[in-house]
This record gives sequence, C-alpha cells and structure tokens, in this order.
Amino acid sequence: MQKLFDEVNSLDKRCYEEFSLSEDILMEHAANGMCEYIQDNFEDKKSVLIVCGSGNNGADGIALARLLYSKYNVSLYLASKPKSDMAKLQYKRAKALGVKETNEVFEADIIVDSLFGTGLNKELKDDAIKLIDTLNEFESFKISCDIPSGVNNTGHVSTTAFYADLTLTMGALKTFLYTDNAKDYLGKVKVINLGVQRDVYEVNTTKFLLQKKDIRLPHRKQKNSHKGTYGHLNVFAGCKKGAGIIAAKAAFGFGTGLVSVVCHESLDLPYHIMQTHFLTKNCTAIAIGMGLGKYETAEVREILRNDIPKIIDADLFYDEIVIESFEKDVVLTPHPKEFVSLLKICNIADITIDELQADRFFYVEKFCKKYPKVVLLLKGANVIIAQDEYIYVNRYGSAVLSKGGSGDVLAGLVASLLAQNYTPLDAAISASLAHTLAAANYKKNNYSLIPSDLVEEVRKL
Ligand SMILES: NC(=O)C1=CN([C@@H]2O[C@H](COP(=O)(O)OP(=O)(O)OC[C@H]3O[C@@H](n4cnc5c(N)ncnc54)[C@H](OP(=O)(O)O)[C@@H]3O)[C@@H](O)[C@H]2O)[C@@H](O)CC1
Ligand SMILES: Nc1ncnc2c1ncn2[C@@H]1O[C@H](COP(=O)(O)OP(=O)(O)O)[C@@H](O)[C@H]1O
Ligand SMILES: [K+]
Repeated sequence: MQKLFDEVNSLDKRCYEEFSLSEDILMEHAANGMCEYIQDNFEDKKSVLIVCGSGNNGADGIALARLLYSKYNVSLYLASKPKSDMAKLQYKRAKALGVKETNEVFEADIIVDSLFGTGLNKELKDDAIKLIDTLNEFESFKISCDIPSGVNNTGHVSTTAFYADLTLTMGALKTFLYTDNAKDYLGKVKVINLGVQRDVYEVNTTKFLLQKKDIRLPHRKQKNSHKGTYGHLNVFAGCKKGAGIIAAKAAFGFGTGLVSVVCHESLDLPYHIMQTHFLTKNCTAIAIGMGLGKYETAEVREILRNDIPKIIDADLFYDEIVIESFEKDVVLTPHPKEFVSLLKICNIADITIDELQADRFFYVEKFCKKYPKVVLLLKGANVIIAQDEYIYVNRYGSAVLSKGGSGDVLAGLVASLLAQNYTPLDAAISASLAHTLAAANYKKNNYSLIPSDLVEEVRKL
C-alpha cells in the first residue's frame, strides 16, 4: 500500500519547520526530479517545451528550464506573468542564464505542463482551456508537473485537462489523483522526493493506494480439511436470476467450499452449484440484492437482521430496509447510481451522479462517518473501499470491465472470501484486487470479456 494525502501543503510546511528546509530547496528538488527523469529517458538536444502558469507550479517548470538548459533544446512558454515570489525568482534565474522564451506553443519532443498544480482554485478561463486543448492535440511525450492541469483538488475535471503520459507528482501521492474523472489524464505516476526521502516527508494517514502485492488469495494451508472448512455461501436470486448465478459461479471458483443459490423458483444451475429454497443451516456468508424482485420485504428484513456476514448489492440500494444490516458484518458494493440512492435513503445527501463523481471521496467519508461499521465498496474506474475513517483505492480496473455482469462477479468474489472467514474489509480489498487483476490478465482485447472469462482469469491468479 502507498500512502495518500488530501493535501500536501502541511507536509511542505513540516519540512520548513521541522527540518529547516526552505521553499527554494523543495522546489529545486521538484525541478531536479523532473530533470533527472528527462535525462534518464531522452537523448540530449531533444526539444522540450515547458508551459508555465503564474504560481509555484509554473515556478517548478521555470526551474526545470534552467536545469535542462544547454543539454536540451528548451523553450519556455509563459501562459501568464510569474506572480508568486518563487515564480519571479525562478524567472530571474532562468533569464540570467539566457533560457529561450517562445510566444507560441508547438509540438516539441517533450511537453511539460506546469500551468496549474494544487493551487487551481477556480474554473479554467477560455484562454487556458484553448491552450490545454491545443497541447492535447500534439503527439509529444507529455509530462504533467505535480498534477495534470485542469484536475482540481477534489479530482474533478469540469471543462478540460492536460492528457499526460506521465505525472511527476511532488512529495507524495494525492488522494484526488485517484478519482474516476482524473483517471484518463494522469498517465503513469511517479513521486519525486522533495529534499528528504518520501517516507520522511510522509506522515500518518488513513488513506492508501492499493498495490498488487496487497492481495491475499485464499490459499489453503490446512491439510486435514473438507468442503465445509471453506464455508457455505448462500446467494439469493430473485427475478433476474442470472446475476445471482454469475456471483455463485465466481464464488465457487474463488475457493468457497459449498455454494447454494437461494430461490423460490426452480433453477437450472451448473452441477457444482446447489439450489435451496431457504437459507441453509450451515451458511457462513450471504450475497443478496442482485436482481432481487420476488422476495417479500419481511423475508428480506429477517435475512438482513441475522448475524451472518453478508455482501449487499444492486436492487437493495433502492430500498431503505438495507439500513437494517448496517450494524452487522456487511460489505456494500454500489455503483455510483446506486450510491446516490443510498445517500438519499440514509438522509446523507440528495445529489446527482455527476455531483457524486465530482467529489467521490467526500461522499464516501460522509457515509462512513454515519455508518462506521459498514465496509463500503464504491465501484467505478477507480474503486474506493472504505470503513470508518480508513480508505483504500484500487486503481487497477480498466474499461474491459465496463460490461453487464462484471459487478455480479465482484459480488461473488467478496461473498466467497466472506464465506471463507475473511473480515469484511479484507474480503472487499482482496476481492476487488482479484477482480481487477484478473481483468488485466485477459489479453484478447479490451472489449470482448464476458463474466465467465473473468471468472476463468480469477481462477488462474
Ligand atoms: N509549496 C512548496 O513548497 C512547493 C510547491 N510546489 C509546487 O507548487 C505548486 C502549487 O503552487 P501554488 O500554490 O502557487 O499554485 P499553482 O498550482 O501554481 O496555481 C496557483 C496560480 O494559478 C492561478 N490560478 C488558479 N486557478 C486558476 C484558473 N482557473 N485560471 C487562471 N489562473 C488560475 C492562481 O491565481 P490567483 O488565484 O492568485 O489569481 C495562482 O497564480 C504545486 O502544485 C507544486 O507544483 C513544488 O515546487 C514543491 C514545493
Ligand atoms: N472503466 C472502468 N474501469 C475500471 N473498472 C470498471 C470500469 N467500468 C466498470 N468497471 C468495474 O466493473 C464493475 C461493474 O459493476 P456493475 O456496474 O455493478 O455491473 P453489473 O451490475 O452489470 O454486474 C465494477 O466493479 C466497476 O468498478
Ligand atoms: K500541472
């Protein structure tokens, strides 16, 4: 796991106050980090266009121009006059050296976006939009300094943003880089150390970016075991039975010893999945919500109130009886539309999907503050998993998963680990990683995956 921070100003401040570093030293390291990347990856004399704004993000860019000067063919484009003290100082230094300025942007080998960083505090004006759109048209290798310009400090992109191939972010990873809206703009992300090693710069946090190594697969250590050792999952299937059946198959392939589909009607199930009309006695986890038309409210209420760990999905996010489960061991897996409904049912917020997506972390935190026992897994291009004040982000998913049924597979994977005695939080984290890493292993193309392919890939992890 890597640490995430909502803001890094306080971390910069700590460097000044506790380590006697200065703004100049931090900025020199920021610029030097970018310079080193360019030197390590591009031959001498390549053309580098550095596009700078008026604040310290621009100042980083101007300092970079100085460091690259003479080894590379550097052009500085000032979108606005240097305004911050550091920008003025860096400009004076660059000028003294003779760094070339240009009045027009062009398709250089490398473009560095130093327009706006953490200080983007209002809507982009027309000239900035036009500039960013022009830069985006170029085939150059594009580097964003700190943050792709146009992504704001909640991770929202309201008009446009710079499409980076690489974001060189300063000091530490910022939480808001990992919203769905920012995902297309980031490119690869590397952290640049600012005068001290990253682990010194960073402080304690409750927010983390998941890494592949954080997955815990349900490997079996016990030799003396039987199918019951690995749990009995009950998946409730209602009117849209397919959803429950996909989840059941995914769960079986991910290690659960016994999987039953609970349905009042007779189903045609694969031979290894059992059918039951009511909850089984030895049930160790429940998956409920997917396509759940036919169940009586009283029956569902009773299930939600029992103490068996459960994962709740889909239809139940439109029904306030879901709240019955919030003091129990539960994982909720809404997609954004379902989460908007959940927020409303829970009297937390009455917002649109766009409003949610513009500030995903804020609403997740609001929900978890009110229901600290619940594990919430908010689906999306970047999945957020949260419990109480802890937040984990899974960035490994891709558009290959944008298909009906992908969510049902995820529900099955979470359920499988719950049935095998994982805590709700561990189940959500490892299931989400398995889901996205399996999708990434599907190599045919990025459009043809179907749920059974995904289950196959999960089985090969
Ligand atoms: N602190 C440190 O030690 C270190 C800081 N570092 C670097 O500093 C960056 C933060 O710098 P920052 O705070 O100066 O903000 P920045 O992103 O340059 O933007 C502010 C400028 O943009 C302007 N502006 C804003 N929105 C606008 C809009 N829509 N349209 C037009 N203009 C707009 C705003 O104008 P104003 O609000 O004043 O009118 C102001 O002039 C950070 O991302 C990192 O790269 C690193 O070197 C490491 C050490
Ligand atoms: N562009 C994407 N990038 C990453 N993950 C995605 C993307 N599109 C969809 N997903 C993932 O696919 C799953 C879709 O779930 P959902 O919308 O509930 O589907 P369904 O209910 O049809 O099974 C979620 O886990 C979501 O995070
Ligand atoms: K930038």
